[in-house]
Amino acid sequence: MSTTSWPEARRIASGSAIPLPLTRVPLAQAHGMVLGESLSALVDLPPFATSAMDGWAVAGPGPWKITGQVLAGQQPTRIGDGEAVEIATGARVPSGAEAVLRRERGFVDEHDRLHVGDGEDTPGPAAVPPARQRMYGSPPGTVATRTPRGSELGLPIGTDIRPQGQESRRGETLLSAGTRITPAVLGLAAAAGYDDLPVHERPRVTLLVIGDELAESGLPDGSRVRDALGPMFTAWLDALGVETTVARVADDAGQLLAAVASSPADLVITTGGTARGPVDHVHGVLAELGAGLLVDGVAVRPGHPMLLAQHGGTRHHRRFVAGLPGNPLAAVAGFVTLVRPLLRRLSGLDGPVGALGAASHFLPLGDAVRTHPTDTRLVPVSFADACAVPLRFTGPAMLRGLALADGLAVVPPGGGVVALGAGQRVEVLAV
Ligand SMILES: Nc1nc2c(c(=O)[nH]1)N[C@H]1C(S)=C(S)[C@@H](COP(=O)(O)OP(=O)(O)OC[C@H]3O[C@@H](n4cnc5c(N)ncnc54)[C@H](O)[C@@H]3O)O[C@H]1N2
Ligand code: MOO
Repeated sequence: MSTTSWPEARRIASGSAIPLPLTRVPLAQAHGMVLGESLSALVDLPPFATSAMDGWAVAGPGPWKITGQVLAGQQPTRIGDGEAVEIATGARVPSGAEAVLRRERGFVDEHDRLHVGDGEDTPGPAAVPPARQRMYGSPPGTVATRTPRGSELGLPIGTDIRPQGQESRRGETLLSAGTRITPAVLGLAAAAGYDDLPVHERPRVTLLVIGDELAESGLPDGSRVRDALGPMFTAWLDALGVETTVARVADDAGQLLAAVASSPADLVITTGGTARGPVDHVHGVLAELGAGLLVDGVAVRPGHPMLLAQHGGTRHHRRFVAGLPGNPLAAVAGFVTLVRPLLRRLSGLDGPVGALGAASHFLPLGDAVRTHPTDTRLVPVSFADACAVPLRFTGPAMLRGLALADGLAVVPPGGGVVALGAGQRVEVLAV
């Protein structure tokens, strides 16, 4: 199989996956998953008119007689013209009330009567600045500009009341299918009345870290190096909302074969062993499993030995193996090129095609970058002054530059051109 261009490899990874089936999970388990159906409000938001401020709910023109108190969570009773109740932020506004006078804009006289003002200066009509009246908008169907009646000195109707349905009407679509469930989405879903959510199943990944030379803890010694990829990809996969199992595998074909064959995961990721060295077993094991190679080598630097294969599974539930090269930055190149686009599609994310891997930015380069004649380069960059500035320490075996990076700049093959100049716009992949 011949080497695949980098853009094509990214497309193949995304295009080969089918979104996982739908299920329902409680809110507490949904973080990082992806909505399988659009989310509509189960109630009006807010579900009833609430006070936006601590103060008094008032009816009719003032001064007002204070008849009681309503706190958040309580059911108020109706008030009539000339009456007021003390009210807390978020409490249900009693029927009959037309506005809320916030505490700092009113005072109660010695006869328990409520007035606009601070009790010292004569209050003016500017007590409620007109700008406030426009801040929240009105719910559909209400008349925003009734003649102000609820005032003794300019307290317009609706002041500091959050009308029922101001944010959303019941049944209104809040979020579309394919949206990632962030903490904010969980909060909105709870506010809108949900206990569980329709989601795509969470992709399951087995991460197989291959290499006899790898130590899991302690200082690297004369012949062993620390496993950098296990900790890095475990965290990264977690951030992608994936359920990950990690296993260490020796440079042994039998062990690798058993580990891949026994994995129940949607995607097995291997690190190392992709080249043609004496103990590089990934290709041999995939051949023995009868796996179909979708990508076998990509025209990208670093990371060109990366591969993607399909094995087992069914027509509706495909299973994949992504082989990432052992050199750490090359493994990251494989992750952003093959693994992330594949997982996004499996998860049910409905991103634009330009964001196959994750949200990408397009930025001008802050400095010239050398091109490769035939291969795409992925270059760690930091963002400064709205430019992507290439970093140092970005050899295939290094992570020092990447650890400072805001993204990976995609530098297309140069052909006859040896460098991309400062100011040229490039795609930058999130890292
Ligand atoms: N004759 C050739 N040799 C190599 C070629 C080539 O085209 N011809 N390609 C080179 C490139 S490019 C890469 S990348 C590597 C890919 O090698 P493998 O995927 O087989 O990886 P290993 O040989 O197992 O390891 C390479 C390197 O990476 C270190 N490594 C591996 N796993 C980890 C880990 N979890 N944490 C930290 N470091 C890791 C490993 O110790 C090696 O130093 O092949 C080149 N060779
Ligand atoms: O994939 Mo290798 O050098 O390109 O690290």
